[in-house]
Amino acid sequence: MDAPLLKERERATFNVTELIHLLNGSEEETKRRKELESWLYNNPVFRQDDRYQISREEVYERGLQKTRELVNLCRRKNIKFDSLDFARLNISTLEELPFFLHVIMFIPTIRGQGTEEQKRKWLPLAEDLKILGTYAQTELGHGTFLRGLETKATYDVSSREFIVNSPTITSMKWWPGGLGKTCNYAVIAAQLYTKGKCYGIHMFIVQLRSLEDHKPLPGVTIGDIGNKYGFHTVDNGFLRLDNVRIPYENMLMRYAKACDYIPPVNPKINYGTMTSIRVDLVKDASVILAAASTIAIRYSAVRHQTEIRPGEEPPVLDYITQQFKLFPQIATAIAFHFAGDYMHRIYDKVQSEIFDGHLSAITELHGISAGLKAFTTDTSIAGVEICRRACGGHGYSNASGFQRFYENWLGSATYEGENTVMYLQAARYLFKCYDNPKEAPETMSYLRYPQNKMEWNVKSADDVSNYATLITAFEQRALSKISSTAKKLKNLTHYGMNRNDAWNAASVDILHSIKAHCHYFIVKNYMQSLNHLKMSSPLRQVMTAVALLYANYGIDEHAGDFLESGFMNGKQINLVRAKILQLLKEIRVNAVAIVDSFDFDDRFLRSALGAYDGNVYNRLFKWAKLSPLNKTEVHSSYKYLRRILQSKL
Ligand SMILES: CCCCCCCC(=O)SCCNC(=O)CCNC(=O)[C@H](O)C(C)(C)COP(=O)(O)OP(=O)(O)OC[C@H]1O[C@@H](n2cnc3c(N)ncnc32)[C@H](O)[C@@H]1OP(=O)(O)O
Ligand SMILES: Cc1cc2nc3c(=O)[nH]c(=O)nc-3n(C[C@H](O)[C@H](O)[C@H](O)COP(=O)(O)OP(=O)(O)OC[C@H]3O[C@@H](n4cnc5c(N)ncnc54)[C@H](O)[C@@H]3O)c2cc1C
Repeated sequence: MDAPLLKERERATFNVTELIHLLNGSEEETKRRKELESWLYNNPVFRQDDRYQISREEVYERGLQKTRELVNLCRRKNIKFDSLDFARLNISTLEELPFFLHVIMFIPTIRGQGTEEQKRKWLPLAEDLKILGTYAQTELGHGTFLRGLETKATYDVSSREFIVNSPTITSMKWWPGGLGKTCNYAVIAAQLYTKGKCYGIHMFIVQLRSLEDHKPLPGVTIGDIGNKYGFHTVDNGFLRLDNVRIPYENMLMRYAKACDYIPPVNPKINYGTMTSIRVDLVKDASVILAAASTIAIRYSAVRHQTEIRPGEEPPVLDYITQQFKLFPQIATAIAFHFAGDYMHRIYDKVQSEIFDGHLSAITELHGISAGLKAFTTDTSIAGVEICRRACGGHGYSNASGFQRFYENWLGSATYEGENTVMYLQAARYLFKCYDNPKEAPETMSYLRYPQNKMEWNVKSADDVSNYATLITAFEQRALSKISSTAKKLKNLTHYGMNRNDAWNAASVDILHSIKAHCHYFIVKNYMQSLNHLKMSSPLRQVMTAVALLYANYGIDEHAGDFLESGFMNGKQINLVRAKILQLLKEIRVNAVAIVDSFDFDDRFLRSALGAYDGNVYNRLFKWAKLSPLNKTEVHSSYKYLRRILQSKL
């Protein structure tokens, strides 16, 4: 163990194990998570750290090997794909494996949108991996605008079949995970045509490859879309269907019937699978940012550089600027942890209502999940980059472990709903509630009370240590944005602009409004969660400091909004800044212990900078020696070098 980390841990003022159990939910949850991880990490297939020295094909092949090991583990331990244990294993691999779409979207779509009969037929095949499916919705020409998708499923009454067809190049399915080489089935989103009329997007189960030899079936053109920023283990694919016929029974009909068309009570129920992933992404944002913070904080405690006082080379974590970069990332990771818990609670509640046939809450769930998915993924993507940059040159090395998180996580701003679009969808719901405050759900209850111009009664740095005054500050900031934008929308329509054009004209203000609302929700939920949790007073003191940092840092980051709202003045902003510096100092002594409480296994982090023992330099050197270029003292390409060296200029 590197001495500096040992000293850091000895100085901690709280019990790390207590925080580990609190973040896991309980001691039993911690034990179960660690047991699952041990099964995974004791398997050499999951321990490869030559990730960046092999080709894309080898990476994909490794992905299938990991899939095989994961599936065998689940079978041995009787872990079901829809279980919490599988979700834990999913997070612990932190690799997007080629079959993940089968588990997170193909099976849930059948479960959520299939009739009882269809579920009886397809779920056992899918859960036993007799078939492997993906979720093929996005097309070359459309990913966001689902009503614009071009794939057609035309009902042929005479044969009681659907003819599924990609009429144009832009209608080719493009991006679905596992589509290129892995899956032999897909749920296909297609426009349903019956008796010459189009009834919009419905889901159809289509076989793509033979179950005997995995060859594409007649009428199916399929393949991998090529290299991407990340997701290298996943064969995101393309698919063109040339009038492929499927049985009538292959349209998922829990909510709609094709023959003599019966529409779903709410057509957006077909979008339900996407909502479930958006809900998961909020907690994933917390995990990714917590992992990146762990690497950056441990490294910053070990890395000594330059001098504060002559003759003393301190750990870079002693620089206030380093604390100002990193401690808010820890706070954000914990804030998103509680937001993720909230999202799962709401989601489970709405799912049980849906299964009882009540669909009314799906609009609210969409409004909240779309906003938080965008807010937490945007913020955590930026946060990972702040952590990476805070590690200097070694942060730029693949040995740091950052790239593995970053390259996949970058996609979260786009997949499952491009973030701007998701913000605007959430805003649509927010402004509807603003116009009809009585219908506003609990998360928007502050819209029910007209904005009364309040003055923030904050006179000293201590006053910005009060949860209630901080929550009010974020509430007033959001209200100020929302009400001024609502006024703008009203004026635009008053002077003759139609609602859609007015919405587009005001969309930048609308974006600011929904972001302010999300920020308010995160702060409020964070503080209320801490108030409801039992913990020792030493731990509460630490958690309070971190929560206060999250809120005060947010005010400082968006000071203009708080001033513009008229709720705060310049002097109070300076009090907030003084509070931040005080909190950085208070948190410094526990920084390493707090990230230890995220409890990441070294084999998860795969980081020479963030390993628990802090033995950075030996790990970096050991990793560098793995480089293929170092297989020989003189590289075979020396023949070119020799010519360069001998050539006359
Ligand atoms: C770990 C992860 C690995 C990576 C996996 C990645 C997998 C994928 O990316 S799968 C593909 C994801 N694709 C998307 O998310 C597509 C995003 N686009 C959409 O969802 C839709 O086109 C959307 C919502 C933007 C617009 O839908 P559209 O049908 O045009 O609706 P629109 O006309 O705007 O009306 C919106 C209404 O529908 C409602 N609505 C929209 N979506 C939903 C939903 N999911 N649930 C409930 N209601 C919804 C809105 O609340 C609104 O209701 P109201 O009319 O009462 O205000
Ligand atoms: C890693 C990865 C995995 C994926 N996996 C799958 C999968 O398994 N299955 C699947 O079906 N799809 C998948 N996708 C596709 C993904 O869901 C789409 O890329 C996503 O929905 C965005 O749609 P788009 O690509 O058409 O972007 P576009 O919507 O074309 O976005 C382009 C720009 O236009 C802007 N824009 C678009 N509409 C509006 C609007 N109404 N208002 C304001 N601005 C707008 C956007 O903000 C963005 O800046 C995956 C994508 C990635 C990156």
